[in-house]
Amino acid sequence: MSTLELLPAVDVRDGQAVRLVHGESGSETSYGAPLEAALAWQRAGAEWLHLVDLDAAFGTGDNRDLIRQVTASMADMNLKVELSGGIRDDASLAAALATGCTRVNLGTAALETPEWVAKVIAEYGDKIAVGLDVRGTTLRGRGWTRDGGDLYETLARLDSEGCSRYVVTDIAKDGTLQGPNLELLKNVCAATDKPVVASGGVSSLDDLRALSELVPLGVEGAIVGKALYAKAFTLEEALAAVKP
Ligand SMILES: O=C(O)c1ccccc1N[C@@H]1O[C@H](COP(=O)(O)O)[C@@H](O)[C@H]1O
Repeated sequence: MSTLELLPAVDVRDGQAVRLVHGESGSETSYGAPLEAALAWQRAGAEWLHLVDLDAAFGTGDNRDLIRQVTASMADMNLKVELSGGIRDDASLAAALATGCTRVNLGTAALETPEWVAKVIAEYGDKIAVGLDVRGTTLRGRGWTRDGGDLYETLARLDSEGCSRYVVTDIAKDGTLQGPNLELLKNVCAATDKPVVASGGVSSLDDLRALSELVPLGVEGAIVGKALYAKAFTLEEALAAVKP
């Protein structure tokens, strides 16, 4: 069986690594310099980093220079970066890809500019993942503040356009340490043949073991945020827990 990939998260707001609760602006807990956080995950054995420019996602500015610096440092150490937040047009996509990230994760654009997303999927293939950020089965965009349509209709559309991968976040779970939404992940895996990266709610090594059991269904990886920052377990322990 394949090993569940683990993607420690570094979400950047106002120059700091932060964690939010339910993705709500203003709920930040700060964890210091993003580069230090990324280096800590790299030293602990991470192969991936999920790096988010939250200001760009919320439309409150951006952390582009810092994000570029973190991505370049990680790429130098052969650590793969999935880059998210505010990638919504040709210019922001070109800037994101130029950082040396392994792939980008599009959120709002998949809901608001589907023609552009179909075009870049066709052009860039598996450099593009789509983030399906949901409350129930309703997608949310613009910093998770606006409804953006039905999860399964959008998934079918993106599948038909050749989208290579989905990052599925249950907003109700994100930042809460309440455990991942395994039912949602199973339902999404049943609706697509493409790999799924799970996001939201991981709180324990048992949660990671439960996600590992979904690997045969199509769950390829899991983003881990709050649990690592809150020291519920170490990344070394997490990597050991998901080994088949
Ligand atoms: O990760 C978060 O906590 C988060 C909270 C609120 C909004 C977005 C968040 N993260 C990620 O941002 C991108 C979406 O950005 P955009 O809509 O493309 O600008 C997506 O990966 C979200 O999961």
